[in-house]
Amino acid sequence: MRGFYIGRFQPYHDGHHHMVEEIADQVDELVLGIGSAGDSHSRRNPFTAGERVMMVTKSVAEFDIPTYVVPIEDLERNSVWVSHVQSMSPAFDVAFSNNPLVIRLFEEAGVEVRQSPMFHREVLEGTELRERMIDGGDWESLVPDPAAAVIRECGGDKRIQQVTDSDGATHTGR
Ligand SMILES: Nc1ncnc2c1ncn2[C@@H]1O[C@H](COP(=O)(O)OP(=O)(O)OP(=O)(O)O)[C@@H](O)[C@H]1O
Ligand SMILES: NC(=O)c1ccc[n+]([C@@H]2O[C@H](COP(=O)(O)O)[C@@H](O)[C@H]2O)c1
Repeated sequence: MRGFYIGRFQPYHDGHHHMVEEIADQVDELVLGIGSAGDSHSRRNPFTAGERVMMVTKSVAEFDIPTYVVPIEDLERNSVWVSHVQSMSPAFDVAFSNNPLVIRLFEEAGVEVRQSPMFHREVLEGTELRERMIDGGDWESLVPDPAAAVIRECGGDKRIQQVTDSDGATHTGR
């Protein structure tokens, strides 16, 4: 059985990693969708699809499961989004998500969806991590080591600080 799990992964953090670990127990192969693939260099979406591909690929290498990482751009039309995903991804039998819109769209398209409990959501949330990067706080302890290395390599914390200086007036950061 092949599973599919999509997120923006801005950045990929220990909550995502915990979810992947649980999914790996339920499927033989995994497709990880890099959502909003065209977005980068903003406060909400600082990292490029390629940077996120590296964060995810290097982090999941510790799990013993064949994994395909597929960037997927957003569409204007939610009603055809599942077809768009299916057109870009290896075929899958079950989707994993805790996002209500994603769950609804897959269920309407007849795809089985499995949810999992949120893992330490009080800190393991992309928004919280990005705020810590902007404020110079500790974000490194909340992401897998390989993801932290990718963020350091691309100067991610400096980038998000810099783009926040320029777009902070118009973006709330959520
Ligand atoms: N701590 C967590 N435990 C379990 N699942 C999580 C956790 N954080 C996010 N997820 C799930 O992972 C998927 C991808 O989430 P996403 O990339 O939007 O991360 P996020 O932490 O919610 O980020 P943001 O604050 O940027 O929206 C979603 O289904 C989301 O519900
Ligand atoms: N119409 C669309 O393009 C559409 C619909 C639902 C989800 N998505 C994407 O799927 C991803 C879902 O991941 P999150 O759970 O991280 O929000 C996001 O990148 C989101 O933009 C896109």
